[in-house]
Amino acid sequence: MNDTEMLESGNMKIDWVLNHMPVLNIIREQFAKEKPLAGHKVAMALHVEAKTAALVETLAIGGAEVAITGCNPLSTQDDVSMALHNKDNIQCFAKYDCCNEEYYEAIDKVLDFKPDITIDDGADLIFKLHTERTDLLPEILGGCEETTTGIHRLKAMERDGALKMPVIAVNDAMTKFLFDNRYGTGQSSWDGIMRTTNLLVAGKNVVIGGYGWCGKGAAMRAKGLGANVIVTEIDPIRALEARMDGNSVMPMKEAAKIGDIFLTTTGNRDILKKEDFEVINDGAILANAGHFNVEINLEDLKAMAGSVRTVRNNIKEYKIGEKRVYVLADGRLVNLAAGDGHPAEVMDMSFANQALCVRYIAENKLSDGVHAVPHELDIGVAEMKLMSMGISIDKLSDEQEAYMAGWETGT
Ligand SMILES: NC(=O)c1ccc[n+]([C@@H]2O[C@H](COP(=O)([O-])OP(=O)(O)OC[C@H]3O[C@@H](n4cnc5c(N)ncnc54)[C@H](O)[C@@H]3O)[C@@H](O)[C@H]2O)c1
Ligand SMILES: N[C@@H](CCSC[C@H]1O[C@@H](n2cnc3c(=O)[nH]cnc32)[C@H](O)[C@@H]1O)C(=O)O
Repeated sequence: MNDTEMLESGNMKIDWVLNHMPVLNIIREQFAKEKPLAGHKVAMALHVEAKTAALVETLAIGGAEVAITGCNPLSTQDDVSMALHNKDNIQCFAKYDCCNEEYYEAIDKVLDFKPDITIDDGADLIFKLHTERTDLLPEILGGCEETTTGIHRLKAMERDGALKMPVIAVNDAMTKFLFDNRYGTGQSSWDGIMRTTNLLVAGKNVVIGGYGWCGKGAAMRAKGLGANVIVTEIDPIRALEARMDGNSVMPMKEAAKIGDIFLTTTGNRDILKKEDFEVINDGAILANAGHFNVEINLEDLKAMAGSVRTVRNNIKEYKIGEKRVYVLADGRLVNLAAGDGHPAEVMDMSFANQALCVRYIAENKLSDGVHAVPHELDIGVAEMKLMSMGISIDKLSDEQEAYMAGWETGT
């Protein structure tokens, strides 16, 4: 595509998702009227695709200047990146399939614009601010973190006294993780796997590593596709939950012997490693929907493989003897590197939280450390979502309020 076609394609994708993000549209109208972000500069590292573009536009409509880059070398959609870069008060430095050096150069460019608010997905911006760019910290009012592992890392920084700015844990909003991590990943990871492989899921042994919110969603949707689902875990409670939800549960070294499709969703590393590859079946498909490309140990796989070759877009074949093992999207997030990410209706709530938390940071002085999303903001997102779906619910009567608050009434 030439530049004109790229611009057109990017803007078409943004228009499409905006038609399916009613809560963000309500916020856009509020932001257009009130301009709550006037005078603020927001630096972002998120997956640059259409739903993220809708969030970026919302912040700019609110009066902010915005600079954005990607948060994963393989999740940027270049047409959307170009469309964003051509909008007023927005700069976009994201590029698909960028090398590590280009990735971190773009992070630096976003920080060169001297932000006072940041939005991260995996905390790459915040880590750079606390390592090579500490000179920028005095101007920072606060930041937002989109995902579970990003928050784990920020809480570790806070524990070690290393976090020198306020950060709002957007992932931990109920209207984020209960829907994005569970239903979003549940649908988008299988979207990525199916469009990449064009293979059947029904009747296959699907092994899900991790039964957290992402794993629950991925297992639920695998079952819906007719798979026989096996879960691996390290947490006895989550393992019990997986079993009671009707899944088989076993250690990975057992599951590796029977799995056809493997999907890791842990945020940890080495979920699939050498001893698993030794017993894995010929033709096994490996994909990751957790975090960085360390959940599948590609170093082990490369060391064991006699040959590695691309056999289809986003599919690499590792040949171990006569056995072929297929890795999707180089072990990066399969729903974003080999798909379009979560459905728009789900990112509507995640990014409504982001936009409202950026406003909250602009309007409130927060102490350094990790902060929860204000409860009333979280509930407000849920109420707007229900309204947009034409769903109304009951309210407690005075008597019920009193009963729930009291202790005197016995059996
Ligand atoms: N692909 C996406 O779009 C997407 C969306 C949301 C979150 N995430 C990422 O996915 C990861 C999981 O997110 P979550 O919200 O489900 O987190 P979570 O903490 O709810 O779940 C993670 C689960 O993995 C389990 N686990 C950890 N190490 C394990 C191991 N070695 N073997 C088996 N299980 C193990 C934990 O016990 C836990 O139950 C995080 O890295 C998060 O950032 C990805
Ligand atoms: N940057 C890291 C961590 C990303 S975790 C995945 C996060 O991406 C978010 N996400 C999932 N789908 C989309 C999407 O379509 N657009 C933007 N973000 C998304 C989701 O909220 C989740 O918390 C990495 O790439 O490995």
